[in-house]
Amino acid sequence: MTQSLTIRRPDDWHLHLRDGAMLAAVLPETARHFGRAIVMPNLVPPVVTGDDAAAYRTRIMAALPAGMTFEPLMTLYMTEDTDAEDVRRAAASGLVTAVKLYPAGATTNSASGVRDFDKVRGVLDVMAEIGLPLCVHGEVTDAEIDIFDREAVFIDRVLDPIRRATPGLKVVMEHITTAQAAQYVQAGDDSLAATITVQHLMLDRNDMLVGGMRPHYYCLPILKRRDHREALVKLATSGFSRTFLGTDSAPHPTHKKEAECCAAGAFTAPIALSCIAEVFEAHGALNRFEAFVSLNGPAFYGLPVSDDTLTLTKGDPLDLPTKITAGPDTVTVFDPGRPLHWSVA
Ligand SMILES: NC(=O)N[C@@H](CC(=O)O)C(=O)O
Ligand SMILES: [Zn+2]
Ligand SMILES: [Zn+2]
Repeated sequence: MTQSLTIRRPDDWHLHLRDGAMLAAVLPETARHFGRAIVMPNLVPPVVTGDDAAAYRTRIMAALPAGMTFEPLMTLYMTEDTDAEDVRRAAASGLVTAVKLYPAGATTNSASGVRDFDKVRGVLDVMAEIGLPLCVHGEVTDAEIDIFDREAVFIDRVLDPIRRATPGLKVVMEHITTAQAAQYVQAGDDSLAATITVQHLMLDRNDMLVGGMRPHYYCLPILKRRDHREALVKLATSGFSRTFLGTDSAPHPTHKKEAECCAAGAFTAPIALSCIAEVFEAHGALNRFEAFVSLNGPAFYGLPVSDDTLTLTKGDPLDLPTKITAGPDTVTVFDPGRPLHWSVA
């Protein structure tokens, strides 16, 4: 008997679409399944101003194949020079849904990010006033802090002080990877939420490092120990309402992943929902799958739930896509290393 699951159409609350030929290649992979996505602004150069976001939005809509529906939720990349009034205007017009904070140097294309958090005080105050969420890449960049500790240290040294200094500021802890982050979001009030990726729910650092290094599993924040993954799975499948799917699908050309210095990011968009359904089923939580992928995100962002539905069916192990073509390059699709049984009908 085929099992099937019909849910409201999901959204992706953390997505990299890039630009140009890469945008054209990866956008349909998301739009096929997801109704909306929070689109990350870490292009080169970054999407900093309202005008930048409007132009990027136009390029995204132009790249959307005819017959597909998709709504990009635009974000601004916060720099130390971000103009609070520009943010206010871009939010008031409905153009932007969030502002993204990258500590300078923390991840792919973050060189223009923030070094001195005092310099963005005024912008944070305006965001708290108008209810515009701050999406945070939560890792410190200090060379003396071990890469496996950077998220936990960020919560204590940066995130918690920012939240205390800016009451009411809505914050999304993006792509959380640790038990400390899971604990912190649960202890928070209604102004705090967290996204979780596919790879951090399915893999730990052993999957990346034992028996040889697997560059397609290298992303930031880096995969942690198994007990951290278990804490994330527990949080996601528990029905806790302030956590939701943000795939962080982050395409890089295959040659930049399979390289001496591998780029950070995993391209999960084509199989993200199959992966999440597998995780939820394994933990007896298929009845909470819809909340995680379709309901909790809109509730936090104050947006309507989708009117459309999507059906997944369970069957024999899927033939997984391996690569897609993007201009002169290929992008390698994330392989979770275990069979997947749920496919989007
Ligand atoms: N997650 C990643 O490893 N990479 C992302 C950036 C990010 O989300 O930190 C990218 O843009 O490639
Ligand atoms: Zn990030
Ligand atoms: Zn990301």
